[in-house]
Amino acid sequence: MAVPLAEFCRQLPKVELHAHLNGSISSATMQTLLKRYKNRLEREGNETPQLWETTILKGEKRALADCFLMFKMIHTLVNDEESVRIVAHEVVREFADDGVVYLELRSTPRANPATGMTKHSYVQAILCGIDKALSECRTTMHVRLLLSIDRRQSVAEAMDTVELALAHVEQTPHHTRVVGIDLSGDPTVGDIPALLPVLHSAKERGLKLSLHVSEIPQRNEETALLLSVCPDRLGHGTFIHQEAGGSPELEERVLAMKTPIEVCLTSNVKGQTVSNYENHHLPLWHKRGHPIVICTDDKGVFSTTLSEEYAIAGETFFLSQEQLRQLASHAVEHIFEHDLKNELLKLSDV
Ligand SMILES: CNc1ncnc2c1ncn2[C@@H]1O[C@H](COP(=O)(O)O)[C@@H](O)[C@H]1O
Ligand SMILES: [Zn+2]
Repeated sequence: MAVPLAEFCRQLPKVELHAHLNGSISSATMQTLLKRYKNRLEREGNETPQLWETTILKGEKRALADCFLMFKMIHTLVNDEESVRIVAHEVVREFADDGVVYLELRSTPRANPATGMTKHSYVQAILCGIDKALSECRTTMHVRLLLSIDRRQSVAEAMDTVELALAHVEQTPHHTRVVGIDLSGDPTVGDIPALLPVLHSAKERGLKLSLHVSEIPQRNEETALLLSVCPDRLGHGTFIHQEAGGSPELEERVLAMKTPIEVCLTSNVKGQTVSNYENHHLPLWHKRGHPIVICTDDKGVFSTTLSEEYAIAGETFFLSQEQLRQLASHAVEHIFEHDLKNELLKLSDV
């Protein structure tokens, strides 16, 4: 007898390639942080966030702009090394529990002079949380990290992030966890032409690039500029395909480049850039044989799991369990840690 879809998706060995650390905090961890930091937040004159201010519950939606207010709120709570460590530990543990065998987390290095946290110690705290989670993990799991550039940052800040990533690679040449750079943040702001040289430089110096593109409509020109950097993967790409409001030129260019698209179904529906699951751009690309990778984006903010995202894709687009298994297996081709591909392909072939 066939295994029920939800259970099949949970058991499937999965690869998660698009997960923002502070967007991935579960309600349970959020409760822990709220309890732990309530006193400190009040002392610092910050209001204590309520759970509903950091999570969009099942069945609810918000405007994309509201999601960015939620991140701001979450950042007031995760603002010292200890909280960063807790969050990284819990997030990795939860992905492992969900059957994720390879996880690429991404996060924007943040300093907070009030707590003594520097961008460097922020990254170290993440790495420490990851190590702790992996040492407790009962199954084999691999975790890598991308450092995120927020679109609203200056060229100097963005360059600092690239240097931070490269310094890490230099210090740990044989077991580096930092493998690339992500460009993310509120898609309505930021000076992309100014940031292009920074992205070029990251790529030239050996870092992989995943760039959020066309998350909102009418960004064709900006997306064309970002494609000129030859990114290794694209985040969302919601409005690239001509049938989704992009343009034939852009669509053909992405198809020709074969750049994988990280698709985040629930994120797009809850953030209301896509009206419902049925209207999502996933099948437009899938049908043309273009590589897509199912991801969560922010499993905490959007109350989802990677298994649920696979199940939603299966139900919405009538994909068989075999097709879902193939999607999970093909995702391995697009990980940024080349040396693990064979090992992971064996896992997903069972
Ligand atoms: C919903 N769609 C999205 N579009 C663009 N950027 C997003 C995002 N979701 C998350 N982020 C980016 O990730 C940060 C939170 O994690 P970290 O503090 O970096 O770990 C947000 O502040 C934003 O810059
Ligand atoms: Zn994202």
